[in-house]
Amino acid sequence: MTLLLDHVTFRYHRWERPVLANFSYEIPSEGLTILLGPNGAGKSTTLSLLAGTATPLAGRVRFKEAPLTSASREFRRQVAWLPQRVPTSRQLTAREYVAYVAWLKGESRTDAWERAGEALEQVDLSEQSGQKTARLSGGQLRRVGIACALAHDALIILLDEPTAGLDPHQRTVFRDVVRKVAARVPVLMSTHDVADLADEANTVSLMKDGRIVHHGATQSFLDHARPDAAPGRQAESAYSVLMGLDGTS
Ligand SMILES: Nc1ncnc2c1ncn2[C@@H]1O[C@H](COP(=O)(O)OP(=O)(O)OP(=O)(O)O)[C@@H](O)[C@H]1O
Repeated sequence: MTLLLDHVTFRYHRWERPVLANFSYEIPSEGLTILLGPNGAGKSTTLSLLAGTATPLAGRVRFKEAPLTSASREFRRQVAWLPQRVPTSRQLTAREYVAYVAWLKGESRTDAWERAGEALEQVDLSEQSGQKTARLSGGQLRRVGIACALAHDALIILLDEPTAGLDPHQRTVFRDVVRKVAARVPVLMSTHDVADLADEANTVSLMKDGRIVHHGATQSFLDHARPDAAPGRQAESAYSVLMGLDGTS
């Protein structure tokens, strides 16, 4: 499975300088990839382009070797994109909502209902499946978003800063779910919180000013930590070193 940006240039307004210029990025085909970087680095823009909700000025988005335009029907079914606010319908229960999305993506009504139940179980929301989405917490809603992706068999899941605004407990629960899901479906998750890396990401991509400044296995990222970094602070240290924030580079 390949989803990539191929020499893409993108700007929001004609008169402004591009956020991304001649930018290439390929999502690793397995496991959890964390796209890390400070505010304004271009993470959300990258995800929007990969999700097909923004169109490049130059270059191509490629899905399974084909340019996105010719693959778009298949693309919508196979690539799941979760913006920060999951756009649920407040009057539907969690299961009704997940089933509805699965039906929109092409499942039959019966299959959609079945699969919604299974997907909610996989994100640890079985108990809440009959609750109206209006009554769910922010963290639960984001898990409902992941359940939608699972219910229609997405082949890639894109998560835009899904842990922003969650309390520490919800973050932990959410990360556990993402780790479990990423064992089966590749997940790209953007964040500006180094703590989201924890020890579960397979790959780390570090972004700054519209460029990838580091991309590789999590251990190769952590190897950049200063030797005197306190135990448990290696990720923060590696981030500072690679971003040139620790005064040593
Ligand atoms: N809708 C928009 N219109 C104009 N400029 C935008 C828009 N969205 C983002 N930008 C600009 O594009 C640049 C990259 O923003 P982007 O949201 O992709 O970064 P980010 O790394 O996701 O940041 P954050 O962590 O704050 O979400 C920033 O300079 C931002 O101000």
